[in-house]
Amino acid sequence: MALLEVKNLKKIYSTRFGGNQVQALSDVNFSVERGEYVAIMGESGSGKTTLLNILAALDRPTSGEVLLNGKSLAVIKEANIAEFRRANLGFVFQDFNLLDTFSLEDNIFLPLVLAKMPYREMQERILPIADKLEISGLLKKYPYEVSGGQKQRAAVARALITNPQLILADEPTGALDSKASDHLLDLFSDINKSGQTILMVTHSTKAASHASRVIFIKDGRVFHQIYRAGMSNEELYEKISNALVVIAAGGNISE
Ligand SMILES: Nc1ncnc2c1ncn2[C@@H]1O[C@H](COP(=O)(O)OP(=O)(O)OP(=O)(O)O)[C@@H](O)[C@H]1O
Repeated sequence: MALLEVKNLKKIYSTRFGGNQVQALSDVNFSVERGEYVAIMGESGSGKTTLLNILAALDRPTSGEVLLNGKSLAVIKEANIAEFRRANLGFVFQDFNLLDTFSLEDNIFLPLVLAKMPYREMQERILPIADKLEISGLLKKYPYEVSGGQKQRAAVARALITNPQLILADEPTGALDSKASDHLLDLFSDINKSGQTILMVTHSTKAASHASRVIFIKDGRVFHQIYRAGMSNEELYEKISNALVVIAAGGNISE
């Protein structure tokens, strides 16, 4: 069974008084196996954020369903959704979403505090993660005292500390300079190699070239997919660039 199954997903936004309707997702189908690293690409307005919000159980589809480990998100009661998210998903956002008045350590502990984990266990969990993400010496600092790259690595630590089934990343390198982006992408690759499943929405060809599969969304549908299949990052980069040119020109891609 795939870790994530997205079936016939459709999302129509309607204005409050039933005026204009926008069909953001028309019929999206794909699945993600455990251990995969999937990048989702698409032009502005193609439905990526809508899709991510539905996968994160932040929004509900108009029709179709999302299954995580075979369990439909639709059956989760509203009152249990925050707990479901905390127990199963890790989030990494473009703008880090760290709390300014909390140290990096307290930011990273936050999901565990909400899950009422004993302090000693939280301490045991943070050590190897902070070490891997090279922020061990920064844990007592506040977000305003560290760089963007360090903030994002703290955000990744916060996502990993709950041992999530799936990491959902929304343009994680969008606010980073190229050196910090490269560092973060290398870390994502390492984390994925150690077994973590990652689904990342990105505009960046460089970021997507680190994934094991790239899914292209166009007009609310899966338009094309590229599997790494042994390609180097450079070869995958080239293939993604070519696909983006064809998609922007409105053409079809045939293998
Ligand atoms: N809350 C909303 N109400 C009405 N229409 C919406 C809403 N959110 C998104 N849309 C519309 O749905 C379509 C898909 O938007 P979405 O934000 O998912 O695209 P995107 O691929 O994430 O774009 P970007 O790359 O610019 O973030 C767009 O036409 C957008 O205008």
